[in-house]
Amino acid sequence: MRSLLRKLAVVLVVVWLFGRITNLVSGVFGPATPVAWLVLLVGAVVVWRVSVRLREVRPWSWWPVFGAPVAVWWMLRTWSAASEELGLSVPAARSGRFGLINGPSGGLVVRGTPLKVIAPRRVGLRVRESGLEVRVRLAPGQTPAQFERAAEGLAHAWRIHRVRVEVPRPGLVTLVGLGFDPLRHPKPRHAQEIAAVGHDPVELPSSEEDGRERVEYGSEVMAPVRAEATPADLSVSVGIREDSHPWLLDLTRRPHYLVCGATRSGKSTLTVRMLAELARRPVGLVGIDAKNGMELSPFGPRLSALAVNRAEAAAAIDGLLGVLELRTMTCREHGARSIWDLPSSVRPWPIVVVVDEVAELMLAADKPGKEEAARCIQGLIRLGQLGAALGIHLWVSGQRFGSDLGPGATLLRAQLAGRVCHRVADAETAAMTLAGLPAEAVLEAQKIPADLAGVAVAGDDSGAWHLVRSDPMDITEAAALASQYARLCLDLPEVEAAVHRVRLGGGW
Ligand SMILES: Nc1ncnc2c1ncn2[C@@H]1O[C@H](COP(=O)(O)OP(=O)(O)OP(=O)(O)O)[C@@H](O)[C@H]1O
Repeated sequence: MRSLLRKLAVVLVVVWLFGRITNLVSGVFGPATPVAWLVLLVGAVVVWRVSVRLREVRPWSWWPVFGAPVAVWWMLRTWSAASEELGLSVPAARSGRFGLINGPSGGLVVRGTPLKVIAPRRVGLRVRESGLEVRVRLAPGQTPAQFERAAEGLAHAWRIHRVRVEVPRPGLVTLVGLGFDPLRHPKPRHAQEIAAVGHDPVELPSSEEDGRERVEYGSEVMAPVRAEATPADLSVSVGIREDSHPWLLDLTRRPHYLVCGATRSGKSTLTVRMLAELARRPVGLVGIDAKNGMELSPFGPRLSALAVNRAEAAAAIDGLLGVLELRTMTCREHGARSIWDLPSSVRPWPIVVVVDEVAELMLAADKPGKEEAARCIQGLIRLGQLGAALGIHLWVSGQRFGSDLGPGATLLRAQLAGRVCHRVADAETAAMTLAGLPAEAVLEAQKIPADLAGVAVAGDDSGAWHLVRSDPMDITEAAALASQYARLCLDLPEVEAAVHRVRLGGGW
């Protein structure tokens, strides 16, 4: 009855408004009223078309003007009905008091007030750059998990892309709605904006001599004069998250990364972006690309060493273990627990070891190949175990990552706390890459559409995860950058010599 009255009131208000507008238009335009109506109609159609087009090409501009008011209207309009339908409503405090009593003719009669449910209480509403946030107070006994289950239904009710649930503090949940998919339509980010999130490029040494000061000699680690490495150098912005925040890879917080994805899913693009960001900082880079160096060779001038097959990879990893030993000795000498505790005069630069297509290293058919594979995997596991404190970081990528890669796969994965899973061809790779993350993260990775290259689920061993997309970078641009910063190439004689020995036909 009450809802009928409400509908009647709405109809009356609309009729009254229409009458007022009609009077106003005829008062202002007099005999030209029909023309004015026509103009208004055409104007409305034009606005509608502009809104539709804007939504397609610039959704971030469309959202505040058109999207947000409509979404807020739908949210308010459907709040009670959607809450009831999705099981979020709770019984009203003083409803449902009924009982059974004996009726006049001996039968049982139900007396009392019927059970009434009320929707959860909204305590805040905010329109954001790319969505809206609704803060809700939990009724006694309610849990955020109930809202997570209802999130998809709410997104449909509000006519928006997605709803995620956050818990700002016990007793409250924030329903974070995304008005559009910011990963499908990423807002173009200015180069300056990307740089502002990260770190300024270092000043290049002015002469060849300056460049040579960066050699690591035995236990005597010579730090560069001009560019002193700091932990901030290991934090790079490589794309955007679904909530429109920059996607930061912080190797001081997660020292090693595992990046998986099917072919053409965007692994190399992400690696290129990460390398390009690191190339302009005081960071040593080593490449291991057992597919004949096809992916990493454009970065050649900036790489301290590039191993292009399994034998060279084993030698390079051996060399890196040597560097690890030297750094351990330096830290011991100075009573430091990590390179960042060393005095700046002896603090070496961190090194990021990029391994492209890890399965090429781990799978071998013949005996010597198996020996190399075992050596590679054991070496990588050791680098993973000890490298974080000594400034040696691993970036391991591959199309597949499963137990069939050998017993070392699980051990290696345990060392790689940062995880990035692009679209995958098999469920096991998603489950293996995102092990330790909530089940929704694995499901989300399996749902990434094939036409969205570069989109991935990024998470870490803390259980936090996000949908993300890398900032694409042209390989020629990246190669030019690598040449420009070639003078920052860290000399690692042990690694370089080991790779060269194998290349020239010697053994490791
Ligand atoms: N973030 C992105 N935005 C837009 N396009 C992207 C993005 N990432 C990748 N792509 C496009 O997707 C295609 C495949 O990307 P990429 O080569 O990085 O995939 P891959 O996973 O490394 O493939 P493979 O394993 O075959 O080497 C490229 O054409 C690339 O331009």
